[in-house]
Amino acid sequence: MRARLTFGSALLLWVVRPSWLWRRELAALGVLALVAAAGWQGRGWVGAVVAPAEVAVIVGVVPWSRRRAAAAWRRARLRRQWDRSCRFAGLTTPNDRIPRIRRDRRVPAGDRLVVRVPRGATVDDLAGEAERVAAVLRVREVRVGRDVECAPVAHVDIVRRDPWAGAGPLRWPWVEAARRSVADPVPLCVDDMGEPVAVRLPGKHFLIGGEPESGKSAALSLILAAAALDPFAQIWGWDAKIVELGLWRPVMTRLAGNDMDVAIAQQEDLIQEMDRRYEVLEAAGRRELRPGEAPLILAVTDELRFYSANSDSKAAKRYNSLGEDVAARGRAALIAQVSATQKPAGTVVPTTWRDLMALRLAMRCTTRDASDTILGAGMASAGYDASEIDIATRGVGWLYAEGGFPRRVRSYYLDDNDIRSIVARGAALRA
Ligand SMILES: Nc1ncnc2c1ncn2[C@@H]1O[C@H](COP(=O)(O)OP(=O)(O)OP(=O)(O)O)[C@@H](O)[C@H]1O
Repeated sequence: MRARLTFGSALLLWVVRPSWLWRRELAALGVLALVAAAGWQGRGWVGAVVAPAEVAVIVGVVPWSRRRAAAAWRRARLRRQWDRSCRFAGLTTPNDRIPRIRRDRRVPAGDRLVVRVPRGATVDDLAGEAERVAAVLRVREVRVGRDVECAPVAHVDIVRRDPWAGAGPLRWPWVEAARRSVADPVPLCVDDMGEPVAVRLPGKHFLIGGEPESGKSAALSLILAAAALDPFAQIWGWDAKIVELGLWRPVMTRLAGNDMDVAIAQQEDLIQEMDRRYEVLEAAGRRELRPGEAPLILAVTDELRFYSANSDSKAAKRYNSLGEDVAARGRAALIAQVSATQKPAGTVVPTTWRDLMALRLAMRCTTRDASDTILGAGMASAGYDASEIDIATRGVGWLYAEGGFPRRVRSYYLDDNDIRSIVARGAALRA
């Protein structure tokens, strides 16, 4: 049975709503009509045809106006498509409101929107219909996340294409840099909307976990490379396999291998340095060091399990209590811990220590529990599950930065030649 249209609803459906959705195009036509009228007054019919054509050509030829016109047209089209898909998905409220786009941004994989749901609706309603909206929009996926601060606001990703498809390793933006500062955000990866993601190291500790060959060392090497290019940064390393950090040796301040006594002694030295910095702060009546006031110390551990779950349980316990102390007090003393582990179980990374790591990158894991050990309990059930990452896609993981929600990312990649070249530049900066 078809609902009968009243005059008012027909007016709304066939005139008011389409006019509103096409208002920019109608306004542009109105301007052209005015130009045509002016041309007609001056030159008759010839002017009426030529004047608007001249305006259209000028807008199309001048890069600034062409870009603005194209962006306005694209934005208007996106809003029309969104309007249609929300209505088809049944997201209209009884007073004819739909979730409205407040902001939109074009990103390599599609569009990122900030949407406000109308009174009487919830972000959950929109999330529940995301599949239907995606089908009407004819896109790969529509993802909806609720804003942390404001209940009626949703962050919507319209995924039109896979930004990593067919792409080889992603080139690190700082690969050719002569010098950088680790106080600046370090480019680490590209998210699944194709947007670059950078991490801020001072005041943060970073845990990277995942099964063998998932890409942990590759991600770690980006942090090391940033520190190498900063002559003011110190790199203290713990490398149970010795070879993983071997290439970085020329730019490292300290390096411990697979001897537990040496590893523990180096942690103790780090704590001494940390205490010394706190004494300086106390004497100055300050609470924390700012970047540039002292060298940032990057305490990097490749294969944390060897130390934290060592067969010598007494030594492992000592190592863990020192490591946790550095994590707990290092922030204000400009010490950033970055640790990678193959087996991210609770027995390997004590949760009290893990909880002090504000940045976590879960690369492919064998189980949901392993993924939750890195990202935090309940993350896998909320959809952030590193055990579901395709085994063939190296360097992909969930990046969780405290205060936000995990983002699926692919890290940049440095091959051995890139690393050698960066290390040579870093060593020259330190000479
Ligand atoms: N971001 C990336 N882009 C492209 N390829 C990558 C990326 N990360 C890792 N790989 C590929 O995966 C391989 C394994 O990476 P990596 O050595 O970093 O893994 P891992 O997790 O540290 O392994 P293990 O635990 O055995 O040391 C690399 O040799 C490289 O070929």
